[in-house]
Amino acid sequence: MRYYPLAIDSKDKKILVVGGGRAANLKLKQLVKTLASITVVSKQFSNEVIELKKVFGDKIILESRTIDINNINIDVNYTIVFICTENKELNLKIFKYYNDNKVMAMMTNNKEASDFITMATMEKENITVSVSTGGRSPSASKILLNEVEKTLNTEFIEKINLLCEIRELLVKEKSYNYNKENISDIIESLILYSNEDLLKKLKIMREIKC
Ligand SMILES: C[C@@]1(CC(=O)O)c2cc3[nH]c(cc4nc(cc5[nH]c(cc(n2)[C@H]1CCC(=O)O)[C@@](C)(CC(=O)O)[C@@H]5CCC(=O)O)C(CC(=O)O)=C4CCC(=O)O)c(CCC(=O)O)c3CC(=O)O
Ligand SMILES: NC(=O)C1=CN([C@@H]2O[C@H](COP(=O)(O)OP(=O)(O)OC[C@H]3O[C@@H](n4cnc5c(N)ncnc54)[C@H](O)[C@@H]3O)[C@@H](O)[C@H]2O)C=CC1
Repeated sequence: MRYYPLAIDSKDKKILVVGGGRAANLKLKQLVKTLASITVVSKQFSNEVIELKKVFGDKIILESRTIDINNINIDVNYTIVFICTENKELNLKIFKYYNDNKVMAMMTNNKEASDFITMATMEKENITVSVSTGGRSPSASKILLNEVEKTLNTEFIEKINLLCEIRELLVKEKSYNYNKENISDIIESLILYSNEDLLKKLKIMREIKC
């Protein structure tokens, strides 16, 4: 597995996108769903990016400027950076600049030299599903994600969320002798229960605090 999936906590994070065209818009459409504040530095911004700024207001800062390939000079205070200009040479210069400053970055036109790639992702009621083809076909990832999404009906999502709540109670309760094998056995044994029964169980657990 060349690409190791992680879930970055976006709370209180600053993320930079360089470039304001099609690739930048694709990344921004996912980034606006996070808790991070996002800065976009670009010579020009597409209508889609301007529209996102209108909808998301202060969450997105648009910084209009042309980056000089010989003097990158952008703030380094970001957790991750998406480099999305069409200029491969400029992208590499910006990438090296951030790597020299110990910031992880990716270039939308150079997966081979990037620190990470992104995955096709959906979130439905706190459940996140991400799919990757290891960089081989983003469109195939989208198709596979759509197929997975079809299996995630409301009832199943509700069941998963109920199991999350039950686990939270089990872990929190001090009198319960926490043991990870126990917890997974309990959760696995509950998967066949109806949502109605799980809800009843949860109510009883809350009443007697497990
Ligand atoms: C390697 C990777 C690096 C990265 O960007 O992270 C990458 C690279 C490239 N994408 C290109 C094109 C397109 N990318 C999309 C869409 C998405 N691209 C995403 C991820 C990734 N794209 C990573 C691998 C993912 C994996 O492993 O499967 C998604 C899944 C996630 C996201 O962006 O958030 C997002 C789905 C959005 C959604 O769900 O809606 C579409 C479709 C569209 O526009 O709708 C097209 C046009 C159709 C096509 O080419 O398939 C090109 C050629 C550009 C050119 O020259 O034209 C490159 C460059 C190259 O291949 O080297
Ligand atoms: N990874 C992905 O999902 C995708 C990757 N791509 C790739 O990403 C690259 C960019 O593609 P597009 O977004 O379609 O191009 P684009 O031409 O729509 O956007 C490029 C952006 O970079 C900005 N820019 C260029 N030079 C600049 C500089 N010196 N300083 C500041 N801003 C500058 C432009 O103003 C423009 O906003 C291409 O190489 C393309 O193949 C494209 C679409 C999806």
